[in-house]
Amino acid sequence: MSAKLIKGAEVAKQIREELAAEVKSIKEKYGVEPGLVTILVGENPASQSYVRAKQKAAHELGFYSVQDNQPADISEDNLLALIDKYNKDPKIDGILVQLPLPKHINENKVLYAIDPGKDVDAFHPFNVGKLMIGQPDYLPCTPAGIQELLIRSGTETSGAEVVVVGRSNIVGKPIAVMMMQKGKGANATVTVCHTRTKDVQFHTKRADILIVAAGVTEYVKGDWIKPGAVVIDVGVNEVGQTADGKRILKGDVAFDEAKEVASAITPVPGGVGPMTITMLMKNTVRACKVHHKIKD
Ligand SMILES: Nc1nc(=O)c2c([nH]1)NC[C@@H]1CN(c3ccc(C(=O)N[C@@H](CCC(=O)O)C(=O)O)cc3)C=[N+]21
Ligand SMILES: [Mg+2]
Repeated sequence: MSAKLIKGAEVAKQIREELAAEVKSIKEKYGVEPGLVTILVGENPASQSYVRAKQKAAHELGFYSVQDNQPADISEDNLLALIDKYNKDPKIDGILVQLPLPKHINENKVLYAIDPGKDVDAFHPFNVGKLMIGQPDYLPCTPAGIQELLIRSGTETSGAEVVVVGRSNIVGKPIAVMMMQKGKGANATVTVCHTRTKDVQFHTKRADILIVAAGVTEYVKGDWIKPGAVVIDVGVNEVGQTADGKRILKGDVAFDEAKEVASAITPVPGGVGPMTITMLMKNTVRACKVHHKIKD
């Protein structure tokens, strides 16, 4: 058996086409465009490459977009002042501060400083809290991308056993909350595994839907997966570079084994990653509509 590929890159392209049409019509009717600033501190090559991809997507959709690069030694106060500037800038609807930040900067302080209405990552405690009670204004991008892939691939989530491997604030915790809520692409029974889980395989083998955000290359093996399960691989591990300097990526799931057991699986690259960026664009369009009181 060989699993169906859930091609995030293709779904992402389709959603971006829908968004581009929406942006065009907002421009024509209201004379405004979604504005996104991505703030990058320092010169981490992986971060530079992600931010470049976000800027490219924003350009293609017709956004007003700003790339703000700051030196690695920027003071916390100056970074907070910069965020305040964008909080007050009426052309900016969404603010993204690329993580991780240098050690001398308190990440929480920075995330708390972003106006929750411009928090298109949905990392501010206000938005995290609203997600928890099932009243989100913005969904966090990677979990939103995962849920969209489950919906668009026709995966039944209602009553499904969902097992999440990983408990980060960016992926594991929010996707667990989203899958247990009432509503479309949700209503699941959720188990969360992490580094202290006694028997991870016991849990993964029970999963109808297995979501892996462990941060460990090829952590989940084929025989950890229930035959017919749907596997969502959130890992983006750089394992080397090609001769021309391109990153070689592997997921958190041993793909070649897993595809023989699962009924459907996301590839890495070309799975969850492109969806993450697309959901960021979707949140920014939504922010623009809220800021300009535009109804759907
Ligand atoms: N404030 C903030 N928000 C984020 O959303 C955020 C962040 N910080 N820091 C880092 C992580 C990571 N992340 C990814 C986005 C896209 C791909 C992606 O598009 N991956 C492509 C491959 C990209 C490549 O070739 O390098 C793929 O999987 O096909 C991956 C990872 C967003 N993050
Ligand atoms: Mg605007």
